[in-house]
Amino acid sequence: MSAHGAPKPMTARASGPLQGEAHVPGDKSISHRALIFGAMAVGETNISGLLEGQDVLDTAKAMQSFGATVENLGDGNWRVHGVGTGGFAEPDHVIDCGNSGTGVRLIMGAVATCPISVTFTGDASLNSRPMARVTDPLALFGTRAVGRAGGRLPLTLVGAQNPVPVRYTTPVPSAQVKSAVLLAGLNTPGETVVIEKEATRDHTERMLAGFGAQISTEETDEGHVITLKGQPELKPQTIVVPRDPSSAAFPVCAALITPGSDVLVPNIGLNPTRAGLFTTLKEMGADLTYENLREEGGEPVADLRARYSPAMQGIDVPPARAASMIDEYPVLSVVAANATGTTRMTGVKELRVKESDRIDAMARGLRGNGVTVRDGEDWWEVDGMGAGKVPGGFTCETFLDHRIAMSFLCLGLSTQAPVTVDDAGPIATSFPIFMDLMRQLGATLE
Ligand SMILES: O=C(O)C1=C[C@@H](OP(=O)(O)O)[C@@H](O)[C@H](O)C1
Ligand SMILES: C=C(OP(=O)(O)O)C(=O)O
Repeated sequence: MSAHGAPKPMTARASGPLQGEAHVPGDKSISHRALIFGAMAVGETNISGLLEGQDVLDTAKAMQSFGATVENLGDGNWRVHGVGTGGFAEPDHVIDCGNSGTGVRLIMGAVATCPISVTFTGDASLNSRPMARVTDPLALFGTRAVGRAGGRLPLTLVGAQNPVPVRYTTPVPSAQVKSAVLLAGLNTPGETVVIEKEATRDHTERMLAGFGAQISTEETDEGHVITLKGQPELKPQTIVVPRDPSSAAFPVCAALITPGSDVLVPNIGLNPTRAGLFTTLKEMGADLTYENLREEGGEPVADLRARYSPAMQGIDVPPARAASMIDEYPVLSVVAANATGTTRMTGVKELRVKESDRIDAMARGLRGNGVTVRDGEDWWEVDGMGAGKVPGGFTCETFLDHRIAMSFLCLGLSTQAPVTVDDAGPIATSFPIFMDLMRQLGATLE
């Protein structure tokens, strides 16, 4: 079933070259944070370029349920009137975070040290994802959680009345876990410390500093040590959300595998904690350039130019790069199928607990379309068939996962026979204009 009504099958077939500019929407990670931190500040935060995908809309609705005022001013401009750290009111209904792991995990952190009880749920995908990775560290603050077996949603959190600060080493590389602990630390006296062995996306740290929190990151023998001083008064901000590199990945990769293509994807944030895919594609020999490289709001930004690249080579993607491209492995595997030689991806166990088991979902669909894929618990490899040589002709299951749906629709633009996905509905969670944008570039999606 689609997250939003009946399943919407969709077919991609080989089309002419992709050409023109692809203006992708705002960054999903930053959009969630802008709404949540805005709700935790005292006063009015203005946001432009907000991603209006379902995941983010569900977070906006949740913030209203806790007493913040959230207004859609049109054209991606939003205003949030926050209630202050610890000022969340107890909602009289269940908080439904839809398909969004980021939404539910960050919001759990934000309410964990408020003296309220909140019940969370989501769709079938979200309700099957692990939540103990968040509720375990929240328990150290004094928060209680009762969920289904394995800590699954639906789950009720009882916020800590007298939270105590926490020092926590994350057992998995996860910005959602790190952020949940930091948000719980905001309403806790004293210093909360999160240690991560591998750096994950640092939007929470950057944005909390912007809101006036005292937060610092040190590199030590233990790893990245992030220290947050509790109980700041967060000051409302004006936030310009950069465009999402994880969405840019789709028109970029589609252009690399579609004959004759030349696509410009303007204004993409290249924060090093997010840009691993583009490094990987360049190592494979992709004709991908950064034009007009500049700094905006303290972050590197560039216009990405991707041209058809028929001579890409498979590579070993280093495990240390995994966190910086974790959401991009599905579409990388599509490029890998069109390269020569094998692409090996290791250290990627986290892919098994996303909206779907992404290794399994991609392996099934790629195999169905004639590609050889081998996989194990935390690795997979794809044997490239060379540019335009993938047979295609298969209907891929998308398992309520937007990135699986978009990846297979990109694959179908260069296969010998069309590729169908059983449900394109979930694409609306992160990239609601995907179909229109790809068609404007010249893609045949029907
Ligand atoms: O913090 C975030 O905004 C996100 C973190 C990542 O998840 P994990 O923290 O589970 O790795 C990523 O997959 C997700 O799309 C967004
Ligand atoms: C993993 C993703 O999102 P989330 O964890 O927020 O559901 C994603 O967008 O690829």
